[in-house]
Amino acid sequence: MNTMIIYASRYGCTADCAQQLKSRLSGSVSLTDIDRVSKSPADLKDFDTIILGSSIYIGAVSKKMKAFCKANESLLSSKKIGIFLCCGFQEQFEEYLSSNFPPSLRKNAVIKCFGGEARTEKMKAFDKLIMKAAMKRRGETLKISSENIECFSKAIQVL
Ligand SMILES: Cc1cc2nc3c(=O)[nH]c(=O)nc-3n(C[C@H](O)[C@H](O)[C@H](O)COP(=O)(O)O)c2cc1C
Repeated sequence: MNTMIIYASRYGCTADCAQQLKSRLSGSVSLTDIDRVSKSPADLKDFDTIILGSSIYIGAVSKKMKAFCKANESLLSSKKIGIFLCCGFQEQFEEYLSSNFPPSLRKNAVIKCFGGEARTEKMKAFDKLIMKAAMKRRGETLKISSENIECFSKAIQVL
């Protein structure tokens, strides 16, 4: 299996999940920040499996991730696809998926929510304010689900 994991992360939670996922996958696995991903779809041709991971901010994945999916939709649809999200409100996971990824990518993909983390010590003031208010309302801390990462890694390897 020749896999590329492309992730979008603001404060490092999704990046850490991508790293954890990489360590659970066999074969050759490349890990790329969406900010550094090649604009050329030619580079994607070398991979049989492509995994897209992003955190959610105000209901949306990173703009770059959305643009990347749009620009490469037909090529990506011809690959084995995995999609994972890091977010705080997992009950809205299905909604986040359908509003951020086209049906052609979701159709045969392995899809999971990996949970999330509130890394407030790293956040810009505005983000910290929103996060703290949301966490207060929610009344419980966010955490990454190693179980879901494990489950995803098994499913993607038999896709
Ligand atoms: C300003 C802000 C807005 C957020 N908006 C959402 C949201 O709409 N839905 C959600 O489920 N989580 C939301 N989150 C939680 C993040 O998705 C979560 O903390 C995630 O783990 C961040 O991952 P990252 O560090 O890789 O960016 C928000 C967090 C912040 C700070």
